[in-house]
Amino acid sequence: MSEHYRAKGYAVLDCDRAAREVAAPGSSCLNQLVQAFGPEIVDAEGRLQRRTLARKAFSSEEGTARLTQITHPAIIALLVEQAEQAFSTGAEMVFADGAVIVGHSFEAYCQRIIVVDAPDDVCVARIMKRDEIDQEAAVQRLAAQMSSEQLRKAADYVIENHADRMTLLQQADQVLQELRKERNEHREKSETSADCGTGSGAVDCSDPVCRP
Ligand SMILES: CC(C)(COP(=O)(O)OP(=O)(O)OC[C@H]1O[C@@H](n2cnc3c(N)ncnc32)[C@H](O)[C@@H]1O)[C@@H](O)C(=O)NCCC(=O)NCCS
Ligand SMILES: Nc1ncnc2c1ncn2[C@@H]1O[C@H](COP(=O)(O)OP(=O)(O)OP(=O)(O)O)[C@@H](O)[C@H]1O
Repeated sequence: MSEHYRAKGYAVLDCDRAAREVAAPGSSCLNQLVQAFGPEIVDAEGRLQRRTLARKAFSSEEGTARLTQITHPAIIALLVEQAEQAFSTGAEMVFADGAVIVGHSFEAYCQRIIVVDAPDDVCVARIMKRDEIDQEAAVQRLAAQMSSEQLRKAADYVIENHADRMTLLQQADQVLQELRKERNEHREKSETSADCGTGSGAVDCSDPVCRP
């Protein structure tokens, strides 16, 4: 879906990539991770060993919270910078693709949440194929994510991705159309209303499309 939006010319930020960038060798973020989780999370060249960190951080709630506390401020700063760059070069909307947004600080920066969902058995089969892992590992991976129910509660748009790619992309196009409609309606309203003089995310605007 991200690729589909990119191919249409939209800016789509990759949260996973941002997470990798902020934990580059020598970064302050990686230094803090080493302090919190130990020197074994980096190799001899100072590169993050993702699996080792995952094993340590995700083994307890405190560890997971510490991981988020260290990485998310830096990830958010980078994503905001990338979003500003996209807006300054004419983007009307900026998308961010990530698995850890709902329930975390970055959610407040998002004006709309799109959740792409599929039944657990379908997700497990796809994860097994994508990551070349067995069923048990795929089930575990899925269990580490926020539940479908919680995600759907937070969503402004839900895309049902149980079928083929064509069905997914048709729904993705439908959401784009609705977002554009919301955006245009907001722009028209902002031209006639004292509520929001900018139509571009003013903090005091009462319209949810401008939610800061
Ligand atoms: C710990 C890291 C290095 C493990 O990397 P690895 O490639 O092994 O796994 P991956 O990134 O695919 O994560 C696996 C699953 O763990 C869960 N997860 C990842 N980060 C977090 C987090 N901060 N809080 C809760 N769950 C998380 C997600 O459900 C994710 O799908 C990596 O997850 C990480 O840097 N996490 C912290 C930054 C973050 O929140 N990244 C997600 C941005 S979308
Ligand atoms: N409609 C579909 N038909 C067939 N395969 C699909 C469909 N949707 C997704 N997939 C496949 O399922 C796998 C998981 O999709 P993807 O990596 O986009 O999910 P994700 O939500 O970004 O994963 P994560 O939360 O782990 O980052 C990929 O291999 C993808 O190609």
